[in-house]
Formats: sequence, C-alpha cells, structure tokens
Amino acid sequence: MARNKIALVGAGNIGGTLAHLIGLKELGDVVLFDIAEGTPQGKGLDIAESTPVEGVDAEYTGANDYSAIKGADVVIVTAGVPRKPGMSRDDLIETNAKVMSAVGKGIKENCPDAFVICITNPLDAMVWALREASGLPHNKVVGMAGVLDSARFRWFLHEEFNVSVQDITAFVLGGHGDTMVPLTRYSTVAGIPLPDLVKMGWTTQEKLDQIVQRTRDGGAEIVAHLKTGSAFYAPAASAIEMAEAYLKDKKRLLPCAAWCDGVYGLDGFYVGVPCIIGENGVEKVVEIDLNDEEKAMFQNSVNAVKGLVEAAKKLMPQG
Ligand SMILES: NC(=O)c1ccc[n+]([C@@H]2O[C@H](COP(=O)([O-])OP(=O)(O)OC[C@H]3O[C@@H](n4cnc5c(N)ncnc54)[C@H](O)[C@@H]3O)[C@@H](O)[C@H]2O)c1
Ligand SMILES: O=C(O)C[C@H](O)C(=O)O
Repeated sequence: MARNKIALVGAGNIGGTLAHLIGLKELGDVVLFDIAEGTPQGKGLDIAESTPVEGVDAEYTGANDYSAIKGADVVIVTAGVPRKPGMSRDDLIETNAKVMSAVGKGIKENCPDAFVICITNPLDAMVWALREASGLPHNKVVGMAGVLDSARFRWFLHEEFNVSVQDITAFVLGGHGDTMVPLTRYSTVAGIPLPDLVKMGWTTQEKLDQIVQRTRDGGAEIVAHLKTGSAFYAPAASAIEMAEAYLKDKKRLLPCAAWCDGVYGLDGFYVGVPCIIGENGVEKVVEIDLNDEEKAMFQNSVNAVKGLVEAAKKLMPQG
C-alpha cells in the first residue's frame, strides 16, 4: 500500500516542526511548500537526513511550485505571517487573507480530495477564507486551535494539581482569540469536573479563574518570551493529532474550528466546537449543553469571529 502524502504549505517554524513529527510518527511522505526559495528544500533535506538516525521511513521533498502538492491526502496550512509582541492575532488578517486566497487556489488545482487543516491566524476567519478559495467541501476543511488551547489549559491544570497530564481533560470552545471559552464544567481531573475539585478544596475558584485567564492569554505569553514570532511546538503537535485522526480513521472527538450549520444556533459559520474527525473529515459536530453563562461567552466569541470574517471578505480577491 502506498504511503500517505502530506503537504505542508508554509515551511516556517510550524511547518518544519510538523515535517519532523510526521517522520517520527511515520504518518507518510512529506512535501514542504513555501514561497521562500531554499527554505522548504533545506528543511526537507535536513529532516530527511535525521531519519536514518531515528530509524524511520519517510520521503521529504521541498518545493516552491504548487504542482509538488498534487494528490496530497492531507494538507496542513501555516503559510503567512505570525504576530510579534504588541500585536493581536487579528492584526495579521490583511496579509494572511491574501495568502489564503493563493493557497486555496493551489489546493483546488492540485489536491481537491485532500483533508485540509488550517493553522494560519486569525484562525477562524482564515479557515473560512481558505475554504472559500479552495471550494472544497466544508467537512474537509477544518481549523486547528481548540486542541492547542485545551492542551495549554491541561498543562496549567497539571501544574496546579500535580497530576499526570494523561489524567487531565479539557475543552476550550469558541474563536481562537481573547474571547475563547475554556469550559471548566467539561474539564476534568480523572473524570472529576473542575467545579467539584473546588468544592473538594483541592483548589480555589480564584486559582481556577487565573488558570482560565492564563489559557486565554497562552499564545501571547509565548510571543512575549520569543519576541520574534509565536508558538510552534505545541501548535504542530496539535495539528498532528488532527491529521492522525483523519488518516487512521480514529473518530477522535476534538475541539476544532469546524463548519457549523444548524448547530449552536449557527447557519454556516466556522468556529471552535467539539467535532468527530475520521476518514470522512469532520464527521459530526457535537452540540453539548451550555448553561446561560457559557452560552453568553460562546456568543460573544462568535460575534468577534463574525467581525473578522466580514473583514476577510473585503480583503479576499474577487472571482
Ligand atoms: N491556529 C493556531 O493555534 C496557531 C498557533 C501558532 C501559530 N499560528 C499561526 O500560524 C502561522 C504560521 O506560524 P509560523 O510560526 O510557522 O510562522 P513562520 O513565519 O515561521 O512561517 C510561515 C511561513 O509561511 C511562508 N509564507 C508566507 N507567505 C506564503 C505564501 N503565500 N505561500 C506559501 N508560504 C508562504 C513564509 O515564507 C514562512 O516560511 C501564523 O499565522 C501564526 O499566527 C496559529
Ligand atoms: O498567539 C499567537 O499569535 C499564535 C497562536 O495563535 C497561539 O495561540 O500560540
């Protein structure tokens, strides 16, 4: 059986990390595409030369021409610019909306049957833009953010409770921005919901509130440390979890920016929600019960994303 072909559009910090992880996990052969000449070729060769040491089999190709992604099974898009200290993700929209137009066209012409994972920010509006430009079915185009935000939440909870990350679950919904909604009721330590852990005296509501806020600010915290760009190890690991769910038909239930039509009161809109990923892409959006406070936070986040999608519409080249 032929190996999977995984195209990485954008060979920067996340693209390079994705390429490395794909080889280590033997998920398939990798094509790195970038407009920067030499970058995808150099990173591809460097990682290929690590495979004999790791004892894994994967082919690596670097390219500056979209024809290289022809027939890809999965495309992970990180093309565009990241933010620097003092910027919000939304400040990236002008540059990145145009990049999504070009990338969408490249996907449409070369691999219209692929499962496409968008990472480029501002995430929820960019996955919308990429889907529009590619014309692919909505269930085959999805955005990565919720897995990352939930992983950050889990890490901070691990620090608070000193319990293995394996025993901590978390769900962060909504747009990937300041309005994201970490759901404490649906986040647990070994199945015990966080509000119950407060009642048990294992933590305080005040500490929990601080962790929720740190999760919302998680991206900015890394940007402030790095100064030259944004997080890339955890974002790459998160996208790999989604790609693996598709390639291995794992039916993972993950928080992703998925197309919501007839769920959560939405009629055709990309935003972070729990969804099942398997061989058919996004196979189901799962509508969980939200209380009034959670509904209000989710709606606030949807409104923020709506504004960005409207802005993206004006920036996308017509036709
Ligand atoms: N969704 C998330 O949770 C999440 C997490 C981290 C970063 N991001 C976003 O991911 C994006 C990439 O981050 P990074 O750290 O890898 O940035 P980076 O600057 O290291 O890499 C981006 C790459 O895109 C390339 N590029 C630019 N325009 C292109 C085009 N038209 N076609 C192909 N390639 C093009 C650049 O040459 C560069 O190599 C940023 O927008 C960042 O904000 C999102
Ligand atoms: O914060 C950023 O700009 C990058 C990304 O969205 C993140 O959450 O790490």
